Amino acid sequence: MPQIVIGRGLDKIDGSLHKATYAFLAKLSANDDNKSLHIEPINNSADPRARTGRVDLSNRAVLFKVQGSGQDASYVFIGTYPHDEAIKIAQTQRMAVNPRNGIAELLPVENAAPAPVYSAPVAVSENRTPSIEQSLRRREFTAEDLTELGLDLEFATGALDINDPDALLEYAETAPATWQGTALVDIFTGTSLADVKEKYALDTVESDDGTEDDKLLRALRHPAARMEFAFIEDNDELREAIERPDFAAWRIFLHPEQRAYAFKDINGPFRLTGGAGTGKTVVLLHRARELHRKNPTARIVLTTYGATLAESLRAQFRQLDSTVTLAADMGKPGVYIAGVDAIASRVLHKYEGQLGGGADVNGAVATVLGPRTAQVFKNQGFDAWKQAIGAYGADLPNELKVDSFFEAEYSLVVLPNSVTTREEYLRVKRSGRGVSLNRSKRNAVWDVIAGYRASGAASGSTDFDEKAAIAAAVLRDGSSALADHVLVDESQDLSPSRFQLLRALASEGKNDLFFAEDTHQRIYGQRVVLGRYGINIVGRSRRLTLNYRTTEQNLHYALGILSGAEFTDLGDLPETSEGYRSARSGPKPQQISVSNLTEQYDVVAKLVNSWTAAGTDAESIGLLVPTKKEGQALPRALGERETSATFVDRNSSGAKGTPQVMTMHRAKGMEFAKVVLVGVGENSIPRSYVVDSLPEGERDDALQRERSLLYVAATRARDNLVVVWTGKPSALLPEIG
Ligand SMILES: Nc1ncnc2c1ncn2[C@@H]1O[C@H](COP(=O)(O)OP(=O)(O)OP(=O)(O)O)[C@@H](O)[C@H]1O
Repeated sequence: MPQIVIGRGLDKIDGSLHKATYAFLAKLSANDDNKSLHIEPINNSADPRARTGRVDLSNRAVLFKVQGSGQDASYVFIGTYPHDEAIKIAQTQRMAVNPRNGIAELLPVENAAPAPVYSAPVAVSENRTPSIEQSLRRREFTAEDLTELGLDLEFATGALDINDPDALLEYAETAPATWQGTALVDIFTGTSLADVKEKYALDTVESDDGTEDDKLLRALRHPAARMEFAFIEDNDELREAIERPDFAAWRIFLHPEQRAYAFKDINGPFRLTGGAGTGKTVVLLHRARELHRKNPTARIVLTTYGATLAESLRAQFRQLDSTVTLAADMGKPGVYIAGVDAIASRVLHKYEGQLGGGADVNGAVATVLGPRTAQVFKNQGFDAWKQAIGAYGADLPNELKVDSFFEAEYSLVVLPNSVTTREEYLRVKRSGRGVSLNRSKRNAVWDVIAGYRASGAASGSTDFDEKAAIAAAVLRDGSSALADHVLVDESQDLSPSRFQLLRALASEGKNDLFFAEDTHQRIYGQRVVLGRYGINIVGRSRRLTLNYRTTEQNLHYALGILSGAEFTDLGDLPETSEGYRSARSGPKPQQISVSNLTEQYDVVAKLVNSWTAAGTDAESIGLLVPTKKEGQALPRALGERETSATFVDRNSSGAKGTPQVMTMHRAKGMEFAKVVLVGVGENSIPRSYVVDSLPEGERDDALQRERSLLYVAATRARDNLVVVWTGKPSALLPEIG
């Protein structure tokens, strides 16, 4: 059967032609001899492969027919146009194989002029100082540097003197091929030529075998070509691609780096980092599908922090491929999607009879918590630490009488080291803890921990971290793992016990653990170093840097929030935001200072109304606030201004057709066309009541989480970002230049 390859002109097809275009291509993929398609070659076309076909009475599809040896033809579809325009386009475009790197490109005919004479490949100089304030020529790049990679000579030459980043982005959009545009942005924003070569697989040596069409077919499969040419597998995929072009992009056009991490085999645990919006989740989704395709009997777990994010992963996975049946349970073949805490609960229920506890001093419960009842399913109350401090904390110094100090100590030191006695606690290494404790303080801290555990045992309950630790222990005790591949999103927010659970879930080996994380987005829990908990990722860690979500302007602003702070990743190495870039340009973020709440609500109502009046879908507007209280107040205040909005939280998913109000925490992993950060004044964020209540040694980390929270919130916007505050602005906000 003929193969359909979709090019990138999809979003230019008039919506009224979607159905007819789909019908045409579906027919073509069934049988290209079908006379009703009226496939015709074009007189005077620059490329003899050019064809048009009849979509309806007045519109034609533009195609390139590529006839590989010994197989059915492939058709590269590049759009549907009114009859005359279609003919003109078919006459003036050609498919070509880039002579430098073997990437398939669709070029305008002007470029059919003799190919530029390339200099012999030269060694790439690494010691240029990238300063994105300067043009490439000022940074001593030459056209040859760029053509040596395979960029078109004219395009490369035109780029050399641009020094304004916005102008460069605009220019990059005129690139003869998608990969050339993004590679130019990479170089302009400081990526070395050698790294660009690697990212786009530009060093691939092409074999010269076969006909010109055979070579073109291979070139269409080059990872960089697949940023704009997608091989369509079935009619469902075809329909989605044609009828929902924007929505389909992440599913069919992957960046070569995304493709590499989604598809390659990896020996052992791997960590993919990358700024907000660089497509980490997209990679995980593709990787899960690919692992399933390679081996339908494989047991694949796709997980993340929290139930809401897991629900969204499930929905996105269905969008990617509705034909994959999700596994009904862990341990069964297929893709199982759930939050980490749900996984812990599931493991505990599955192995209920083997948890030990009671008289069994060797069981998982006793290993983690010491001798106690095996009842573990109920959840500890939210104020359990407060109560334990009140009841057993008489000897504690005041600065340690804080529940979040205990949560951290318990999560980072006590549980992952299976500390069950005072003696063990007095000896245990407290690596990475901000507060140092002498012997008498350790004794006082242990009094509280023992009291906390006693109250859990009395009520038959555990907290979520304890559940994860017990689940990890029971899996380690058992003989077989429950999964072959475990893929984890938002890893930066997981605690050591949860990492231990995930380690124990997967059998060690090829493609066992894959963590996606962004240290800059850690808003829960503590800094974790994976190596301390049995997960060795040394040498298996890579970073994505191209932001697909937002504009360069919003990204620049969001990165300003991070500037000046130092971050450390899960491998205990400094995390940088260097090289993060977007290939899209848009309006500058707006900062609005008002003097009181009434004015703040007026401003937000006005913004929302102006956007919806201009045609923005109300649901794609996100109004993000620092606290739940402010989130509940905002829809009421907007209602008084005849503007509807709904507050979304764990208990309510929000009404359809209105802007979504939510806390910045809740907004993690989400995105909106337009975002207003509401109430970002100096007294609102950082939330001083959170930071100041902590012992001195833990405040820096808490402040870091507040900074990250603001970064998470600011990176939710696709197009417009507005920040509003009353009084003075938050000290974490950057200046707008
Ligand atoms: N190859 C692609 N083509 C088009 N769109 C893409 C591509 N990859 C990612 N996107 C889009 O970019 C946005 C961000 O992707 P994704 O959510 O995977 O990023 P992320 O790195 O997980 O972000 P965050 O850390 O903020 O949650 C989404 O709208 C996604 O559809």
